[in-house]
Amino acid sequence: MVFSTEPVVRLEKACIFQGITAILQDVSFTIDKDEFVFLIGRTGSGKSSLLKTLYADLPLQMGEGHIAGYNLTSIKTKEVPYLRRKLGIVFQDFQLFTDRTVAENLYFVLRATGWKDKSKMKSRMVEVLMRVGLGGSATKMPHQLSGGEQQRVVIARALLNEPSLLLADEPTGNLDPEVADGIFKLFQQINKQGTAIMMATHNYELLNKYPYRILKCDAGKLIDSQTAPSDQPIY
Ligand SMILES: Nc1ncnc2c1ncn2[C@@H]1O[C@H](COP(=O)(O)OP(=O)(O)OP(=O)(O)O)[C@@H](O)[C@H]1O
Repeated sequence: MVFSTEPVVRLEKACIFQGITAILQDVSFTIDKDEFVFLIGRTGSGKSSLLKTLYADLPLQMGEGHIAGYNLTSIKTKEVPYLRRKLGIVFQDFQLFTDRTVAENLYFVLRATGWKDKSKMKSRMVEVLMRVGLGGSATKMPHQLSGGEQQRVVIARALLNEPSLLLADEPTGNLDPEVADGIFKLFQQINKQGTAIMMATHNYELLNKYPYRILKCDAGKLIDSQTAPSDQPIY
């Protein structure tokens, strides 16, 4: 068997645009398959724009970008759903269907991503809920769950298709510190099981507590803690 050592993300001299406005310029970095990376920067500095470019919601107009085996400069619209299947995407606001049970929320994604076999769908649904610590919640409606539990369902949904990378935009932003810590530990556990994670956050406590690599959007550039001068703290 051949194991690929190709990074899961590789950007080279990329320019991140919102329309015709360049938000970040000359962005080059890679993320390896087992990495955990924080993405930081002031409000409006470009974190979400960078993440959107990675999941092909914004086009990559300049430079090179490869993610989970797809080339972001040449990806076709019809290929974007396939790219997104290889990425798990987790936002701050939970975006669950509020009128469907947890199980139905997960089945919806399974059906939309091509699953057909009902017994395989059921076991996958149970498996991801167990993984996020919500084995007993399949029949609950989202409003019967706490904020932290709803975020766990969103993470379970992101894991359905065994993504090689999880992109998370402020996933703990709306949660109490204790609940946020539990969610963060879940991300760590998922990372240890072999999924790369890129997490945008404003939570400096997390950065102090967990010394992962940091990418920082700053004045139109992306600074990498791995290559930044050690005498200049990144935050
Ligand atoms: N849909 C859009 N159309 C035009 N400009 C936008 C759009 N979304 C964001 N921008 C602009 O792009 C810049 C970067 O915004 P972005 O949302 O990427 O920042 P951010 O670092 O994620 O901020 P926050 O921490 O507040 O989420 C900002 O100047 C913003 O005004």
